[in-house]
Amino acid sequence: MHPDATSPSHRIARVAAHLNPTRPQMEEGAALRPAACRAKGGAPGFKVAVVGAAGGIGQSLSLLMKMNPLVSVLHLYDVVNTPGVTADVSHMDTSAVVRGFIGQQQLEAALTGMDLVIIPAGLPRKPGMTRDDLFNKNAGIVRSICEGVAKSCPNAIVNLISNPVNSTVPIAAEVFKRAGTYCPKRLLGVTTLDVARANTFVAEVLGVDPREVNVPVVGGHAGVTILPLLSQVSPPCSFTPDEISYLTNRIQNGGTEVVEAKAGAGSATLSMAFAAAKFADACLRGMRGDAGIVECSYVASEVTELPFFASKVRLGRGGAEEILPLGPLNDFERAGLEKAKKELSESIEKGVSFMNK
Ligand SMILES: NC(=O)c1ccc[n+]([C@@H]2O[C@H](COP(=O)([O-])OP(=O)(O)OC[C@H]3O[C@@H](n4cnc5c(N)ncnc54)[C@H](O)[C@@H]3O)[C@@H](O)[C@H]2O)c1
Ligand SMILES: O=C(O)C[C@H](O)C(=O)O
Repeated sequence: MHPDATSPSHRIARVAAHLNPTRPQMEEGAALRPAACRAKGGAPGFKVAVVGAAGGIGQSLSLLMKMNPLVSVLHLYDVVNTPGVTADVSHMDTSAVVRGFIGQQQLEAALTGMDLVIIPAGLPRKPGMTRDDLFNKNAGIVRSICEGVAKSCPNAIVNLISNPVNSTVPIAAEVFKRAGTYCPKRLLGVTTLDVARANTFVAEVLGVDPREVNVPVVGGHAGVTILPLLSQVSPPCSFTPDEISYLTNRIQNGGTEVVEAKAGAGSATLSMAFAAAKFADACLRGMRGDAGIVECSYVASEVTELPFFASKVRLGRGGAEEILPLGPLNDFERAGLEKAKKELSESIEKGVSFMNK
C-alpha cells in the first residue's frame, strides 16, 4: 500500500474522484467505485448485475437489491443515465458495493465476475399493444446482452424479465448454445409477478392476508399462456365457477390492467421490481445452499412437450435444479393448458427463428 494510502488527504482525493461525474474512469470502462474509499470487498455475498438499471423496473430493483444482505457487489448497467442512479443508490448505508456502467463498451466490465445477472432491459408496452408487439425491439437487445453474459460471466445465473418473456428466454438459450455456454438450469424467465398478482387477487376474494396465499401459475407470461392453478392454491380452498372465471381473467390480464391505468406511461414497474427482487432473493438463497426454495419460473422443461414452460422449480446452487411436475389439473385447467401451449409454441418458435435468420 502507498505510505499515504490511509492519510486523510489520500482518502479525500479518492472520494473526490468518485464525485466528479466526468472523471476518466467512466470513459475508460472502469466504472463508478464509490465504495473504493475503504476496503469493503471482504463482505461475504454474491455479485449481482442489473442490466437496464436506469429504467422503470431497473431503478426500484437496484434499490431493492442494494437492500439485500446476500449481495456484496451490485453492478448497475444501462445504455443511459446510470451515473445518476448509481450515485443515488450508492448512498444507501447497506453493505453492497455499488458500481455503475454505461454504454455497450462497458458491458463487459459490468458483467465480469457476476454470479447473478438480472435483465429488465427493453421497451415496455403502451395501451393497445401485446407483449409480442415488443419483439422487434427487445429481441435484439436481449441477444446483445446475452452475448455479453456468454463472454464475460458464462457461469452466471440469468433472471430474464424483458418481454416478450415467452420468446426472449428461447432467444437467450440460442445465444448461449451458440457460444457453447448454455446450461438450462441457469436461464430463468421471471414470471413471479403473475404469482404475486394471483396471490393478491385470490387473497382479496378469500379475505385473507396475501402473504398466507400461494398460487402456482404455470405456462408462460402473456395472456392465455398465464395459467393460474386455482385448484392447487395453498392453503387449500375452493372457489365458485364465477370466482374462477373472474380470478383467471384478472390474473391473465393483470399486466394490461396496469398498462391501461398508466395510459401510455409504461407498464408495471414497482410491482415488477418487487417481484424480481423476491425471485432474485430466492435464487441467491438457493445458490447459498438453502434447502426447499421453490418458485415458479419459465425455464427449459420437459413438463410438457414444449421446450420451455413455466412451472414450479426447485432452486439450488446451480439454478433451477429440479422442475416440478404440474400436479393434478381439473377440466378447466386442462382446457386452459391446451390454449396456453398453442400460443406458447408459436412464441418459442418465433424466438428460435429470430436467432436462425
Ligand atoms: N417479466 C415480467 O413480468 C415483466 C413485468 C414488467 C415489465 N416487463 C418488461 O421489462 C422491460 C423493461 O420495462 P421497464 O418498464 O423498466 O422499461 P423502461 O423503458 O422504463 O426501462 C428499460 C431500460 O432498459 C434500458 N435499455 C435499453 N436497451 C438496453 C441495452 N441494450 N442494454 C441495457 N439497457 C438497455 C433503457 O435505457 C431503459 O433504461 C420491458 O420489456 C417490459 O415489458 C416484464
Ligand atoms: O404487461 C406488460 O407489458 C408488462 C408485464 O409483462 C406485466 O405483466 O406487467
